[in-house]
Order: sequence, then structure tokens, then C-alpha cells
Amino acid sequence: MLLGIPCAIHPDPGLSSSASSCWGNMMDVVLLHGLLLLLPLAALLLYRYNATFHYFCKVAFFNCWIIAMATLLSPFAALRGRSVENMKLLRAAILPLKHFYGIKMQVWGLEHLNTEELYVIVSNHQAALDLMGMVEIIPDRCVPIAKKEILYMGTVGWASWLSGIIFVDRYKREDAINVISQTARTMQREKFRVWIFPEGTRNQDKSMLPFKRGAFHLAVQAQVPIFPVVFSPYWDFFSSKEKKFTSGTCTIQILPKVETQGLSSTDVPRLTDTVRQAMADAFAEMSVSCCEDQSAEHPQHPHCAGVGAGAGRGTGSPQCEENTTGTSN
Ligand SMILES: CCCCCCCC/C=C\CCCCCCCC(=O)SCCNC(=O)CCNC(=O)[C@H](O)C(C)(C)COP(=O)(O)OP(=O)(O)OC[C@H]1O[C@@H](n2cnc3c(N)ncnc32)[C@H](O)[C@@H]1OP(=O)(O)O
Ligand SMILES: CCCCCCCCCCCCCCCC(=O)OC[C@@H](O)COP(=O)(O)O
Repeated sequence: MLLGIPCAIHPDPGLSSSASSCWGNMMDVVLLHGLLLLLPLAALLLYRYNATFHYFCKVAFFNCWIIAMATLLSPFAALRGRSVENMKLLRAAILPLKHFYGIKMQVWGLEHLNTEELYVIVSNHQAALDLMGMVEIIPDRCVPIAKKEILYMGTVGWASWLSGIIFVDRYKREDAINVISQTARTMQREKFRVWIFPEGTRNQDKSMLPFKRGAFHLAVQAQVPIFPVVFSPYWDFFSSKEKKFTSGTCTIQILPKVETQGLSSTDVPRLTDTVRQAMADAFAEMSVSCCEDQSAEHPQHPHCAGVGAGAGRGTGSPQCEENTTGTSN
């Protein structure tokens, strides 16, 4: 008897037609089982040898992890109510992800953030993967500013709202400016720091996009310093265009603070340019060391041409060495 089908194992030439149809049923079941066994094997082989399938699996896992964690942790966060303290839950939920992906995080200049004062962090934004780098260094009582669309992503939206994430509608400039001005007042009153991606959108190009001015108005209005943070290019391990997602190393460089004491809104354009230039220089330098490593393996990487021209490899500049320690999912 196989799966409730009462049937002999060997067909007998003298059997009735009902017995032979029973044999047919059994063959179907065996075939079905074979197929069911083959499917995971095929998926495994595809995952191993097809880079695009590998990429989509890893991206799907990332999204599923975020959704699962948000769903699991929202009730706990809700017990506390909307609070920046819930960012600790969010941080703990995202920290293990780098191990699944075999991504090694290298942090430079973390001591800069070790201060009691309030500040605004600005960083480049390459992909949703930035979340993994963010949680490596995000200090206590620090909330990101995010696009309003995240608020409508089900439990991810709730978890983000409960963690105090500030949402801006990028298509309504007046509203976004109001939110930022209000944040300048509340960050002093409620003692929290703010993290902004001044490019305003994800960007994996070889240079950073022009910076939006909101972060700089915020720092000037609140009279708090700015800490520029630069994530090294992900080219050696992640590219949404090339559908590439392997293990690798991400370097996070925290640049020295930029003071805003005494500055007014007329100084914002110059302040924006100064900070962007410092970040672009650091990014270019990181690109050079990243591409030097890359070119040894893959000569003529498309992103390498012209990147960081003239930018020397400073003392102790970051290495994009291949990480083999982590597991990939
Ligand atoms: C509980 C556990 C759970 C576990 C799981 C949880 C799941 C986790 C999920 C999630 C985690 C968090 C995820 C975070 C990551 C999200 C990242 C993003 O979403 S990035 C997109 C949003 N970010 C921005 O857009 C940047 C901020 N934007 C700005 O700063 C812009 O400046 C903005 C929107 C305010 C205006 O943008 P404009 O496109 O109009 O361009 P402009 O050039 O900046 O401004 C135009 C004029 O307005 C003035 N202006 C701008 N801001 C001003 C201000 N605050 N005050 C006065 N004037 C201002 C400027 O000076 C400029 O004027 P003049 O050209 O200089 O004359
Ligand atoms: C209704 C249920 C829908 C559920 C869908 C949930 C999908 C979960 C994905 C989690 C993604 C976490 C957010 C990462 C933050 C991020 O990187 O956002 C991108 C924006 O910064 C910039 O957006 P864009 O201008 O589109 O580049």
C-alpha cells in the first residue's frame, strides 16, 4: 500500500483492468515523488550556478527577514508605544543579517560618534542593504528620516513608525520642509539624533547624487554638528543592475564632525557642498582600493574606469577583501 492506494508492487500479466489502472496510479505517485525530490535539487543547483536566481533568492530572503522581524517585534514595540527606544529592537533584528550573507563590516572612526551631544548623520544611499551597515554604527537615540512610502508597507510600516522613524513625503516639498523644521525643534526637546540620506534616493553609480538640502537645514536650525558617514561601494558584492549578490566586505567610514554653530540658512548651500565634497573624496578613495582588488580578479570592471582619478590610497585605506567566513543563505 502506497499513500493509501491498495495495490500489488509487481503487475501480474493475468490481472484485471482495475489492477493495471492501480499500477498506473502507483507509477504516477512515484513520478510525483521523484519530481518533488528533483525540484529542491534543481533549485539548489540553480542557486549554486545561476547568479540571477542566486540574487533574487537573497533579495527575497532579505525582504522576508525584514517583514518577519517587523511582524514579530511590532507587538513588543507597541507595548512601549512610539519611542526612539524601539530602534534598539530594530537594530537587534537586522544585525544578524550580515552573517547570513557573509558580509564583513569594517568600521572606521566610530570614536567620532562616541559623544553625548546631539547630531545629524548624513550618509550615501546605495541600496536597502544599507540597513545592515546602519545598524553597525547607529548610536542610541537616533532615528532615520525615510520616505513616506515605507509607512504603508504593512508591519514594516508599523515597526518603523513605532521606532520613531520620521517620514517625509518627497513629492510635497512644503510638507517635507515642515516635518524637517519640526524635527529641528523636537530633537533638542526630546534629545534624539537624526540620520538622513541626503541623496534622497538609492544610487549605485560611481559618484554620489547631488545632495538635498533638508539635512543641512535641520542641523543649522537645531544648531547641532553633522557627522558624514560613507559606505564603501558595494560593487564587488552587490549590484541590482547586474543581479549580483555575493559575500564581501563593506567599509563604513565616519568622517570628523562638521560644526554648524553660528551658521544660518544662507550658509546651507556652502555647508552642503563642503560635506558632499568630503564624502565624495572618501568614497572615491574607497572606490580605488575596492577596484584595485577587483581588477586583480576581473580586469576592466565597468565601474572602475575613471573612479577616484587622482585619489591616492591613503594610509590604512579600506580593503575590499573577499570574505569567506560567513555563510550565504
Ligand atoms: C521594531 C523592529 C522592526 C524591525 C524591522 C524594521 C524594518 C526597517 C525598515 C526601515 C528602516 C529605516 C529605513 C531608513 C532608510 C530610508 C531611506 C529613505 O527613505 S531615503 C528617502 C527619504 N529621504 C530624503 O528624501 C532625504 C531628505 N530630503 C530632503 O532633505 C529634501 O531636501 C526635501 C524633501 C526636504 C526637499 O527636497 P527637494 O527635492 O525639494 O530639493 P532640495 O534641493 O533639497 O530643496 C529645495 C529647496 O527647499 C529648501 N529647503 C529644503 N529643506 C528645507 C528646510 N528644512 N528648511 C528650509 N528650506 C529648505 C532648499 O534649500 C531648496 O531651496 P534653495 O534651492 O536652496 O533655494
Ligand atoms: C502591504 C505589505 C507590503 C509589504 C512589503 C514589505 C517589503 C519589505 C521590504 C523592506 C525594505 C526596507 C526598507 C529599506 C529602506 C530603503 O532602502 O528604502 C529605499 C528608500 O530609501 C529610497 O527609495 P527609492 O527612492 O525608491 O530608491
